[in-house]
Amino acid sequence: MNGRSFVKMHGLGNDFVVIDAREEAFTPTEDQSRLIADRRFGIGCDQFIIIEKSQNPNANAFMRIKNADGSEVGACGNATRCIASILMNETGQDTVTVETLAGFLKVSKEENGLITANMGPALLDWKDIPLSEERDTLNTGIKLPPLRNPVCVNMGNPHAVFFVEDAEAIELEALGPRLEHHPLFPELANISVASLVGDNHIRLRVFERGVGITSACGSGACAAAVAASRRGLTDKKVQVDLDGGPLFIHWQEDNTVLMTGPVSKVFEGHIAPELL
Ligand SMILES: N[C@H](CCC[C@H](N)C(=O)O)C(=O)O
Repeated sequence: MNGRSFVKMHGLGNDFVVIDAREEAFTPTEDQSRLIADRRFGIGCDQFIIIEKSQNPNANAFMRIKNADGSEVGACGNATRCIASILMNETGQDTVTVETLAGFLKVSKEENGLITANMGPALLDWKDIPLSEERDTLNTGIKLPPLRNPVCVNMGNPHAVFFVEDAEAIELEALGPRLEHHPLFPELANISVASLVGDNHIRLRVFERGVGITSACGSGACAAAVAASRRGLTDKKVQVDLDGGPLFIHWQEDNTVLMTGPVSKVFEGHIAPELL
């Protein structure tokens, strides 16, 4: 039976179709990625993840990340934990390195079974977000009422974090698409609304670039924790409550960001050759 096997996984409900292309190469087109991600005509996922051989001996594998709209991106925190768990099970190692377009991510298994990924450095300069003009990324100055003046952070992908009184009260479905395509974001952006719910504890909702609202966004949680600390709202260790559950973030002194959270495997399947 040709076609390809896949694994369906998620991190706090941010879900993935994962295929292993290390032995038999496969680089999906944008159209193929969109079809696989389609929840009616395909399998359905937020991101389509392809595991490939890394050219670097220091990495266990390369992780290619395709959003539901077919766009290829540099970072996906929840998928990083999922792929790392596959590699840990294969190798018996408790620490592995996942290569992405944005860099090499070291990932470790905790005693409690949660997975911690070092998502790399938080990039804070306007040119690294990137923004289309020079702005103070701590108060970027974008206004789309009731949202205003986000903190922008790049975690291997661009994020704009708006702090609000009550994140649940924001019409993110309506505001997300407009802000995702704001002219200040030449590479578009992931749009988050965050509110402080306790000491070093924030609530976060994310409209993901190339997807829409997801149950969780790992790189978004990293960006929001960095943003909250930059704004003086929290320390550098932050619990981030997403729709699907909590992630635990630590913005380290070396400017890299640790993200700790769960991994779930749901089922295995076979993609019909007509979809490939
Ligand atoms: N939509 C994101 C990629 C996936 C991020 C998210 N699923 C995560 O866990 O970090 C982007 O276009 O930058």
